[in-house]
Amino acid sequence: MIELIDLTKKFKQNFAVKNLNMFIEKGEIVGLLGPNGAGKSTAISMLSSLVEPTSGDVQFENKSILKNPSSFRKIVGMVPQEIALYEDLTAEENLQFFGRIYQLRGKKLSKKVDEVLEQIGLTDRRKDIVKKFSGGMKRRLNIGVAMLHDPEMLIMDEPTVGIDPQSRNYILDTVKRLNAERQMTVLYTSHYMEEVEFLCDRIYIMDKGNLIAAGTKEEIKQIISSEKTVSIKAEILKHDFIQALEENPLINRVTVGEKEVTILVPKDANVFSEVIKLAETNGMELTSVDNKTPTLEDVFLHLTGRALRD
Ligand SMILES: Nc1ncnc2c1ncn2[C@@H]1O[C@H](COP(=O)(O)OP(=O)(O)OP(=O)(O)O)[C@@H](O)[C@H]1O
Repeated sequence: MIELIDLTKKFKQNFAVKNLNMFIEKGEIVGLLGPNGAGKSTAISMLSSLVEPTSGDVQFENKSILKNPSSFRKIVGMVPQEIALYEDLTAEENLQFFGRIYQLRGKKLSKKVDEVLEQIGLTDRRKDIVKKFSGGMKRRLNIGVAMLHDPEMLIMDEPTVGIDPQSRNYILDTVKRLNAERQMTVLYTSHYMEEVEFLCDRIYIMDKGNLIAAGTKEEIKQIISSEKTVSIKAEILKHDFIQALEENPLINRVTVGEKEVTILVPKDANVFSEVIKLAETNGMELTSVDNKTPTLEDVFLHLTGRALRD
């Protein structure tokens, strides 16, 4: 088991991470969710001994790894946010190059390269130079590099940022498959709550350096069990209608989208007739009014008053 104990990083006067406590059990997919600047990258950089903590500890099997990270490094594959590949080499050559850094040679190296190419779905593109790859293919190869030394655990720093939906799904499915077939432990950081919701057994939510929620999906959603989310849809949302919602004492929070307003209300409040009345008063035609199952986004909104992706 890996444990982060009161892990803290201060840059001058600012806490990038403050008293972070987390644990990751073998075989789990754990999500670290938070908006840009929450402290996710700093946290995982401390976990993988790339950044020295200001205070606190990281323990692997109950032993601190801060002073002697080598045993932990052997079992961990780090997938950085930035693509770290040689653009002028082919996919295969990149894997061969990084494999040699891990002391792989000869038949062992070519077998591993074949296996990794298969796992990331790039076997048929192995001879193509990386410069010609799409963003999603580069990200997949980046993941492949982290898997060359057969790690037991992958630490992935926002691995789907800026790629097409198809590649994104491929990466998510690959993570699920590695976990199911090889019991790979995964720490997955993201600011996309749908990804974390889809992938993870347990979730930690960070904001501004602080841990603001932790638990299973169900436990985290319990945080807002006293409230429910109602989605109101209309082709045209009138400003006066939104203002009336915001001023309504029954409604705790109003979030405005393009053709949808989401409101948080006490669980037992019956707001349907109220919403329809407000729409009529403001001359607005509604497409639908529905109760929604709360998402992690709703939890984040409830805890911070802000959307996860501003
Ligand atoms: N080397 C550094 N020097 C000074 N401040 C830093 C440094 N690295 C990070 N920070 C600050 O620490 C805070 C947390 O940054 P961090 O990159 O860990 O967040 P994040 O959640 O990973 O967000 P992102 O997705 O944007 O990388 C930010 O306010 C950032 O500006």
